[in-house]
Amino acid sequence: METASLLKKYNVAVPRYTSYPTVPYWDNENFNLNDWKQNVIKTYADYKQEGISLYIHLPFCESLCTYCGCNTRITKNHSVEQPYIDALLQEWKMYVAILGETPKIKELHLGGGTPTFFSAENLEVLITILLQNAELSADAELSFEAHPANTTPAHLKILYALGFSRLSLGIQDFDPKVQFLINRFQTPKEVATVTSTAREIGYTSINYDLIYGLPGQTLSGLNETINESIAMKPDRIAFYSYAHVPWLKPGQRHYTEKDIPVGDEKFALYQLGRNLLTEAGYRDVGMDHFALKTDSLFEAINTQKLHRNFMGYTNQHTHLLIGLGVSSISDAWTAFAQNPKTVEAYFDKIQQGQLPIEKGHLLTDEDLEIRNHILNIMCREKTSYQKGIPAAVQGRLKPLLVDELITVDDTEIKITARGKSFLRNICMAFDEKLWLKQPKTQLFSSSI
Ligand SMILES: C=Cc1c2[nH]c(c1C)Cc1[nH]c(c(CCC(=O)O)c1C)Cc1[nH]c(c(C)c1CCC(=O)O)Cc1[nH]c(c(C)c1C=C)C2
Ligand SMILES: C[C@H]1O[C@@H](n2cnc3c(N)ncnc32)[C@H](O)[C@@H]1O
Ligand code: MET
Ligand code: SF4
Repeated sequence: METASLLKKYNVAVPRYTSYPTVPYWDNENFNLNDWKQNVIKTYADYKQEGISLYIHLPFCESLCTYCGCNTRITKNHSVEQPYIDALLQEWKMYVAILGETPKIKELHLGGGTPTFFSAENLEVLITILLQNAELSADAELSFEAHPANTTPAHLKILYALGFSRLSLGIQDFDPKVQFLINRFQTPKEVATVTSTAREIGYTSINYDLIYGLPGQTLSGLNETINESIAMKPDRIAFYSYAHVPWLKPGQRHYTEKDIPVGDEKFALYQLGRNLLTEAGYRDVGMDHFALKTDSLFEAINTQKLHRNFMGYTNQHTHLLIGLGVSSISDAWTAFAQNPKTVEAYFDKIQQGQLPIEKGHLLTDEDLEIRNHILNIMCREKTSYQKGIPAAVQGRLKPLLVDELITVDDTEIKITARGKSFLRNICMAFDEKLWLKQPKTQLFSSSI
């Protein structure tokens, strides 16, 4: 089949599979706080030697980038920093009490919103107090997301002194026309300055986030954005497909759908980016991510250590991931839990001295098996069934096989080079819950 018709066929609403089951399919009714605590305790005990991962959500941003799909709170009032840090520290204390000891941290990520909205001093207080109730494992990886326009040398220095060695800069696009449409501004010069300062201080891995499919994006504009990005030699580049979900993110109604490249046009942007990145020595790692051969994510492919969680791809797999802060998702391997989505609801629960959990899901044995297949597809480009592929899965794989996105033998499914661009669609073949109950309204962004 021609690329154009493949695109039409596979450009449907599909989850991003940062979890299985995906959030809209969680069985919240059969989930409660006590079960959640028990699952955390058990997974912690079962995998104590590997340590835990921590994700901290810092939701504030000074202005809204209209395309943004993240959980944010827009304000220019920095007095919000202190109470939010207090709440995070109380939440952490509750988890430490549940674990019954100070855990070993293998991975710590500050996401957002904009972590660099907070002053360097406040971030120092947060991390210092948090680490009084934790031990950093010798090979711990500490990372944060940063906005090039407000990341100061003080942020970089203080976080480095606390153990941070990786940062991820949001760029999205350098084209002034696109930046105007998405209300997000930063120049290549600002990015170059933050990058070189970080390198001088000692940061060993710098990631840039770019997006294709943004309103007003053209092939020539994207060509320039990518070339300007590559020139600064980031270790990793996340090249995301723009997720258009205006029913969830009304900010996306600030531009009209006529401005958004879709279908063939969007795929051409993806192919251009992919080619430029590959020519510059970046190798694709799973979905959306590219890394230089010197980066640990690249190494993780060869050593089969690549893993995917709510934060994206990582080589630091722990079975327990605790997410602190508004909207954060925690993963105890056998259960998921999500915090409330507004700062107010989150504060309410913390003030009541309760773990701020709003919903969750306990994984069944079937969920766990499917989750493994989806992780294999996302991270290893293949998966296998010891006792043969179930008939239902075989049926759903057939069209993918005909379109040469996969190869299949008795027990194993492998992704072809062509299939790499359709990983989300391939995962869907394993997603029993989605097939059992097709959504009545659109829940997910389109796959391309
Ligand atoms: C730093 C910002 C984050 C981005 N994604 C996440 C964070 C913390 C984590 C995340 N993304 C989604 C979920 C829901 C769980 C799931 O579906 O498996 C979580 C916890 C999914 C999602 N992400 C985006 C949208 C529109 C959705 C809903 C489902 C879908 O339509 O696909 C947008 C989006 N947010 C981020 C990225 C990179 C991204 C799209 C490329 C950042
Ligand atoms: C954390 C990263 O998530 C990406 N990001 C945020 N919102 C969206 C969206 N709607 N579609 C695609 N990517 C998005 C940006 O690249 C940001 O830097
Ligand atoms: N808020 C930062 C930025 O946009 C970090 C990535 S988006 C969560 O640059
Ligand atoms: S892209 Fe980053 S800075 Fe912009 S609104 Fe989203 S989280 Fe905030």
